[in-house]
Amino acid sequence: MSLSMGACPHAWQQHHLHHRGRMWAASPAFRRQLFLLRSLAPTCADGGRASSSSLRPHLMYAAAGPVYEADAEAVVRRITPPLDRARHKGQAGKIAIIGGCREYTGAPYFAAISALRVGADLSHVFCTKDAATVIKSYSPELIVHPILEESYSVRDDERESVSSSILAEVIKWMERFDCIVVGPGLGRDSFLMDCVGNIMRHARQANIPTVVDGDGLFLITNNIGLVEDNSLAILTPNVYEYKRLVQKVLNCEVNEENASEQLTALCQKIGGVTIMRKGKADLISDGKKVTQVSTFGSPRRCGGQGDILSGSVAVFSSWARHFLLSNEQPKETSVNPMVLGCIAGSLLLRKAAALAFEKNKRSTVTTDIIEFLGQRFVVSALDFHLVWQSFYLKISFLCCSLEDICPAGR
Ligand SMILES: NC(=O)C1=CN([C@@H]2O[C@H](COP(=O)(O)OP(=O)(O)OC[C@H]3O[C@@H](n4cnc5c(N)ncnc54)[C@H](O)[C@@H]3O)[C@@H](O)[C@H]2O)[C@@H](O)CC1
Ligand SMILES: Nc1ncnc2c1ncn2[C@@H]1O[C@H](COP(=O)(O)OP(=O)(O)OP(=O)(O)O)[C@@H](O)[C@H]1O
Ligand SMILES: [Mg+2]
Repeated sequence: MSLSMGACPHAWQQHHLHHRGRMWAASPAFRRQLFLLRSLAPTCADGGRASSSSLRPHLMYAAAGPVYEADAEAVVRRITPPLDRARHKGQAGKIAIIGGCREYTGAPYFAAISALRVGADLSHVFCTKDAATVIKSYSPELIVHPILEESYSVRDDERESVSSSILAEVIKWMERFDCIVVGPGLGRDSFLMDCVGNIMRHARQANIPTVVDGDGLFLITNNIGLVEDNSLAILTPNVYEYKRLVQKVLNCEVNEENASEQLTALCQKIGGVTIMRKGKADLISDGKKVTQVSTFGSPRRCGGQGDILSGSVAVFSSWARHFLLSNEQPKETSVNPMVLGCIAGSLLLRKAAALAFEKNKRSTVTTDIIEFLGQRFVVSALDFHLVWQSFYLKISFLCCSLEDICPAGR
């Protein structure tokens, strides 16, 4: 999926899309879709009253401030692009994971393969040399770049040149990506952190949306300038990562009684970023709205589920961005594609985890959940209806066939 018009080699196609987009933007159907999307994420300023909608059935004040349950299934349906035969490779998304070191090879793999399983066309991993062969051996689907270095493999006098060549190598690829995910399995080596900081600065200059997770959050917590005022940044902290972020940025402890206000304050203090605070319910905010996804997933808390989430959020936020950009939403709209991406990713992971748990119970591991990522729509009410219909037709057909072969009475 090419988000920047200028970067696309098929100008005629872009023109056509642009034209179609304008017609679509003017259509009542699009306006209705936009209204529905907007109504999924009410602003805190008006407490959501101005845009109340039947799509937001659960309003809660439990966390001192309005938190709305997102209609996440509706978000997934609207932002997911159709499987169009006219599309070519790359248009459904090109994602890169910056992570993977000696200790952690699972996390970048989980994030990268999840991006593919959700529906992206290409998934890259930029990792250390030690991790690359291992990650490649997990899956031939991934494009693995063994370019990062840790302190132990770089002499002091080489640091500067190695750092520049790492950046140059990533820059060669950067413009192609619709979103990068920084942090799954990255480790906390100081030289590596410096290099990844440079990569993040470049991604920002190039307007590439960036999901920051795992050790990427450790990096930005100590260098908040890396994401400050970046509306294309999404932070996905778990309970400990959130605690560290609150302590560093707000200079206080996590306050559960005031959860939504504290999350809003954190987003505002960092400036324009979107934060998804993971937990029993995932709380999502961009400093203006607080939405939650609390669909029940699984009681298993095996490591790696956050990695599935970061890869999925990268794809969904790219799709949401593309949906809103190509449909030329009016300037005054308050829909934030980064928030929509978080809502969709959270629902997907939770539904897949629920299905995996149903099958594997306590032995459920992250790989089991990934297997179910493609089956998410089966569980939605609409598709359940379709599945039931086709099941009913198949049963009827089978009964007829059996009767032909074995007529009653023989
Ligand atoms: N298979 C893999 O390769 C995996 C690698 N992972 C990577 O591992 C790296 C570290 O992430 P983690 O989430 O494990 O981070 P941490 O190493 O900070 O946390 C590990 C665990 O230690 C405990 N802990 C951490 N801080 C604590 C505190 N302040 N008080 C009490 N207990 C505390 C918690 O149980 C936590 O889940 C990241 O790069 C991450 O992406 C994880 O994603 C899990 C899967
Ligand atoms: N107590 C809980 N109940 C239900 N779901 C939860 C709970 N805690 C976390 N989750 C869900 O699990 C997913 C991963 O969150 P988690 O806190 O495990 O991330 P993480 O620690 O970063 O994972 P990883 O091991 O991949 O680093 C999120 O979608 C989150 O909503
Ligand atoms: Mg994590």
